[in-house]
Amino acid sequence: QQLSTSYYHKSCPRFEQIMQDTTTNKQIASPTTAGAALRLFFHDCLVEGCDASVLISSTPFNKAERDADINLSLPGDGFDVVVRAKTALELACPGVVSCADILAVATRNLVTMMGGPFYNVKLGRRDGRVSRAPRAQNTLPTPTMSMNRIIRIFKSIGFSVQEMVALTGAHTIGFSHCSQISSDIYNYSRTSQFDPSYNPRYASGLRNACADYKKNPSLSVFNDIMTPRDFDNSYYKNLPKGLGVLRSDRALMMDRRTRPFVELYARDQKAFFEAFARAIEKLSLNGVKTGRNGEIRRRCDSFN
Ligand code: HEM
Ligand SMILES: [Ca+2]
Ligand SMILES: [Ca+2]
Repeated sequence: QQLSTSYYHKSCPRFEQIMQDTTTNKQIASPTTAGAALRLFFHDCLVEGCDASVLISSTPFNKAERDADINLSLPGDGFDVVVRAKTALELACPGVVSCADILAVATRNLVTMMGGPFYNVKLGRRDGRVSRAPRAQNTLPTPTMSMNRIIRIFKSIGFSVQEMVALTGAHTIGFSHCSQISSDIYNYSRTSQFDPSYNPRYASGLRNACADYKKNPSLSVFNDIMTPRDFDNSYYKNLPKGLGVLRSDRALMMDRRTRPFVELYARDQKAFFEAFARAIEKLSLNGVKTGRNGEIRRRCDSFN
């Protein structure tokens, strides 16, 4: 069985419409949904493939991916938009649409809604039957990893350096928690309060914004200080100015393997959109399960 864009045409003719309505309504009610869903999708596809393994809740017998430390910051809005779509789809066509397809299409709709490129999402993914916290913890990239390690993670699922740089343009929207950058902005070294790869004024702005983060762990800052809600190429324009929020963002500008692509996407938004669309379309096919390798979950947060 192969994936196709018309997979639900007969079995669930209202699929596209229900997805469009659900994502639009959710994004209008909660504007942080787009970033939340996009990161959730990335974290799903990197671990066990795009199979909704990240949506599973833990049980007394299994600590699931979503309870891995690295996933605790995934905002509820990303999960919620999937649950809403699943509820509507189960009424319209019970037992037909997978949670993995719902997350893939919700992400695409939201990227497009924020002004990003449209791309095709092939359908027919089945939901996975494995979700283990240690696998998420050991697989996903973190901002303090060396560029070598980050490149290796993407290479292991078939992505080039250029594709990795394009995908990370996702940081043109959304937030990072202060805890992700505290070691870069407070008491960075004996000689510098903050990481010198920051623009100094930006660093002091971040220090102010995060001042209370120990008492208030939910404090966050924009990933793209210039256009935090628009899916555009301003993320790449920020990097040469020292306006990258995460250490891994600023590292894209420091490393000679990644810098040329940062510069390309900074000057050419069309090139970024084309590369992002191709890369996320490819990501959306990573490790997909078909036939008896998966199931159509009744609820997205538990195995059948
Ligand atoms: C290159 C390696 C990457 C690293 C080290 C990384 C790390 C992070 C971290 C630490 C955050 C902040 C999370 C928080 O504090 O809540 C974040 C946010 C985000 N990441 Fe990445 N990321 C990477 C690549 C990607 C890719 C490839 C995508 C999607 C295609 C992506 C999508 C996002 C989005 C949308 C947010 C904002 C989430 C929100 O607003 O809730 N990231 N990333
Ligand atoms: Ca997965
Ligand atoms: Ca932006």
